[in-house]
Amino acid sequence: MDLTPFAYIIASLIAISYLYVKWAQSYWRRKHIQHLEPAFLYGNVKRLLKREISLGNQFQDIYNEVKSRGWQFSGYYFLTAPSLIVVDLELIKRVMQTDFVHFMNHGFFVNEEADPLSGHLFRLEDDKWRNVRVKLTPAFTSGKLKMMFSTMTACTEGLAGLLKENERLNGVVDIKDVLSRFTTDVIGSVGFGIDCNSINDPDCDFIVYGRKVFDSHAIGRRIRQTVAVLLPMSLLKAINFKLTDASVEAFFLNVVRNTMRYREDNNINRRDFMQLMLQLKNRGTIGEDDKVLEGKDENRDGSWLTENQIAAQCFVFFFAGFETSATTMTFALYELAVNQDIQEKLRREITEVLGRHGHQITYEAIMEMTYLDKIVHETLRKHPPIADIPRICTKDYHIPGTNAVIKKGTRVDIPVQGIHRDPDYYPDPEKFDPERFSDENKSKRHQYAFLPFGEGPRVCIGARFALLQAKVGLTAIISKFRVILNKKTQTPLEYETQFFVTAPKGGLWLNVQEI
Ligand code: HEM
Repeated sequence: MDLTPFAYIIASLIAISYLYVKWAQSYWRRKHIQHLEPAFLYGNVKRLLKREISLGNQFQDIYNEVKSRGWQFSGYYFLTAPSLIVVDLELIKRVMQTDFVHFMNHGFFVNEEADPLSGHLFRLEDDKWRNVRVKLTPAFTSGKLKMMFSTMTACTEGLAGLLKENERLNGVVDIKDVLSRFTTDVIGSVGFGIDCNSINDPDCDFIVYGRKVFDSHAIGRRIRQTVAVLLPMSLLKAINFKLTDASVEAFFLNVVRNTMRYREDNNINRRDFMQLMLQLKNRGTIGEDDKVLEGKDENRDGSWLTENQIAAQCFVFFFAGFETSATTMTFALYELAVNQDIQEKLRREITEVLGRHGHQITYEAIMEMTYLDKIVHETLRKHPPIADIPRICTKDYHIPGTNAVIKKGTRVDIPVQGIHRDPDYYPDPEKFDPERFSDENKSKRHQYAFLPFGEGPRVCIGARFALLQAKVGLTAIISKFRVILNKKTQTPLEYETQFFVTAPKGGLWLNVQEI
């Protein structure tokens, strides 16, 4: 058989692909915009794509490179996609706050019809996002958090019980695993009104489906995610593409529908998120703090959220909340284990404050713990769970003071970890020093030098909830246990290379001793 025609076709395809990549990766040069030279095909994220370093470390490297050239921003390539990284804090402020209308969206796949759980706040865009954001914001006031506080603290009993049992058995614990179960219980009870009991049952449904959402090893999930990144949104919509795993979708839709139905049929009112979501479904608006248990119809703007839309919001509270918060507490305990003096100082504060509050973890007691507050903030500085925040340029943008115009559709990155580890803002950045967050030191820094929750209209809606949850969990542990680093923990600490949320490589192993 003569193979020559096939050889020609294959050689032509290779040549066309090569030329396409070269052409795509010359975008910034053609636009005369400063940029980093890309590696063929991989662009500037080769080590990330080859899974050699974490997302945060990859963008920290790019940040350092751009800053060392004295640039405020730079073009770079994510594979062949021209993207922009911003390093100047004033320009970051413009992107996130002042000129937000040009950078409103996160740029992730969303298709409410074909994939109902994708229609949540983090993925929604433009007016749809604005409408849902306005409706959900009242669910996160400090009054509402206070209302849910006792449900949250109830979950610490299981946490302390598990650590006690663990000490009796061998004293070594993978703290990330334990804390993921704790945050699952919190979000299960506060969000869905369901007692997951994952602290005692690590194979409960919420843990199983929670793992599925984050499992970066699952081949199906990896293929779906790659397709969602590579294909244009219009094409994905045309083919009714679904990002969410079918079993995850069925589980969350059923949990939300059944819980709502049960509460409505039995006239049950509880002080939790689900109650607020029911108000959105039935009244189109969330009541004032003192009226959350009322069910009367008082639609203000003529729009209600559907059951599917509510399920999607419950889903994002679950997956945006449980991993990021567990990670924060995990890294805080790591730092406390390697800095025993800081741990002792914190324990003294907790003992003293709880002593004034009848030895109960109350909302007011947590608010009085100023050293704990500094520790949580310093943890979020050194180990930001979301190490890079992506935004999409939604309207052509002329960068002030330059000739550069950023075209609609361009990905724009805010390199949070790079900023948080920049010695210009945080001298000796590897050092864990809670005093960086004293009022005096905070006032000396640019507001945008600390971005664990993002900023501006799209700032993390659950930030207050997350801080409260982390403080409650740490108080419950440090008041009763001393934590010491176990030799099973890989040191120096490295980050997992496969996760979107920053996580310690190989787990974080601690010896936990009851005091
Ligand atoms: C330490 C824990 C957490 C961290 C570090 C974190 C971080 C972030 C970041 C960086 C963003 C993007 C902000 C931006 O684009 O400017 C975000 C958005 C979001 N977070 Fe969090 N988050 C945490 C906990 C939570 C919790 C507990 C919830 C829910 C109960 C939550 C729900 C959300 C939602 C719904 C969004 C999308 C907001 C929007 O697009 O309007 N997060 N979060």
